[in-house]
Amino acid sequence: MRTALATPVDVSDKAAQTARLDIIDMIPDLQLKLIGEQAMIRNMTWSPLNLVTLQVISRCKIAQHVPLDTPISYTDLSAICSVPEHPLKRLLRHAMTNRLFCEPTKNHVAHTPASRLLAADKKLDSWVFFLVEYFWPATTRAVDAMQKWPGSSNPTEVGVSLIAGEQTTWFKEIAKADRGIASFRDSMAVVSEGEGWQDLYLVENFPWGEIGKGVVVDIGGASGHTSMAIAEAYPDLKFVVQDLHTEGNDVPAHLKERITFMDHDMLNPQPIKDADVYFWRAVLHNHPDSVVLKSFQNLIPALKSGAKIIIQDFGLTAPGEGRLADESYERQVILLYVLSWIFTKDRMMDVMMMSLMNGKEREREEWKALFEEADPRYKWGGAMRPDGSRLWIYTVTWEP
Ligand SMILES: C[S@@+](CC[C@H](N)C(=O)[O-])C[C@H]1O[C@@H](n2cnc3c(N)ncnc32)[C@H](O)[C@@H]1O
Repeated sequence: MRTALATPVDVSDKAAQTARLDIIDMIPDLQLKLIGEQAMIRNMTWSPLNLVTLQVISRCKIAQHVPLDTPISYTDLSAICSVPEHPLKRLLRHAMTNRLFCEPTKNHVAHTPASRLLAADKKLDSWVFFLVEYFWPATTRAVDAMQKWPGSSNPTEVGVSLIAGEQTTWFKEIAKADRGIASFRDSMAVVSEGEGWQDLYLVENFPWGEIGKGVVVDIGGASGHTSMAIAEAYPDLKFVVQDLHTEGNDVPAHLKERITFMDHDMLNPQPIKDADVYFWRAVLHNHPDSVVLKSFQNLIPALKSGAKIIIQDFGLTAPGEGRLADESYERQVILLYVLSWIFTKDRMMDVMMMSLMNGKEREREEWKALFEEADPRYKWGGAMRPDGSRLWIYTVTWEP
């Protein structure tokens, strides 16, 4: 078994990749079979303890303080990280059960590949920071918020506001984070580097070449990584990357002429008129229907006939339609972690969106219905999910 695990899987081999995904899908069933229902539920309730250890590792920069190639004693590490030795030892020994750090000789800590990644990858470090310091506390108040504001789709009626003690939004709170908005952008980039999220799915699955010398507007584009990927492949296109806060963004020198940034709230009218394409990538699932509708309507005065609107986002897998592992991933991003883990996995994203901002993952038909409701001149062009992609690509044409 360990030999098999040590053998890399060639993900370009379709049969090997299918087998890999099927095994991932079956692991929860295997676990359940071996430990039983009661232990499975207890394990779920203990899962926040993983975040306790990740939080101390993140906050005290423990991964960065363990030397990359040699072990360090708990005594020395305690002095460098300012964590008392005894709790440090207990916390790290728990982290080791998750394969973060190891103890090659008694009372000495060394890196594993996973902890070394935390030390070396600044973006992953930012991701862990936002998840343990902002996301996790907000989710602990998510059900309280649902009970206080039943059925709300107001982005301020969420656990984030209960924690802040005032009506606020997730995006306002993270903009104030002590590591700054650039760090949030870094953490978002980690998602885009993840399996099934890569920019290439959008680069390769829209006829960008047919636009010629056109303009593309990337709404909620964060660091602009998607525009940069398309720009590399299509040298005739120019891009405007819009987001709530774009200060501090940078692009490689050879793309500077073609990619510009602009602060823009999509709840205001779109200032870039007559672009060829406007796209939202993994933005609208953060928002309730009322905000999505307003964003579609705010685009209309800027649209020229034939303009394309692209949404790259989830399309919820119906229960039983696909692998439970994929569905679980989508569904966790709304609210009921526990049930979502049991029944589904697309559902992860759905629960996350619900918890943080009353956003939601949508079924394919719901995206179409939102365009129809926004304005009948939006003509639905269909939905496709590239092989291997977690996100669907929805295309609409403006036909006044
Ligand atoms: C999940 S991130 C996705 C970022 C990027 N498109 C990507 O694929 O990595 C959502 C982005 O939407 C931005 N955003 C949220 N509300 C917005 C609004 N009202 N107007 C413009 N951008 C917004 C956020 O600041 C954030 O950068």
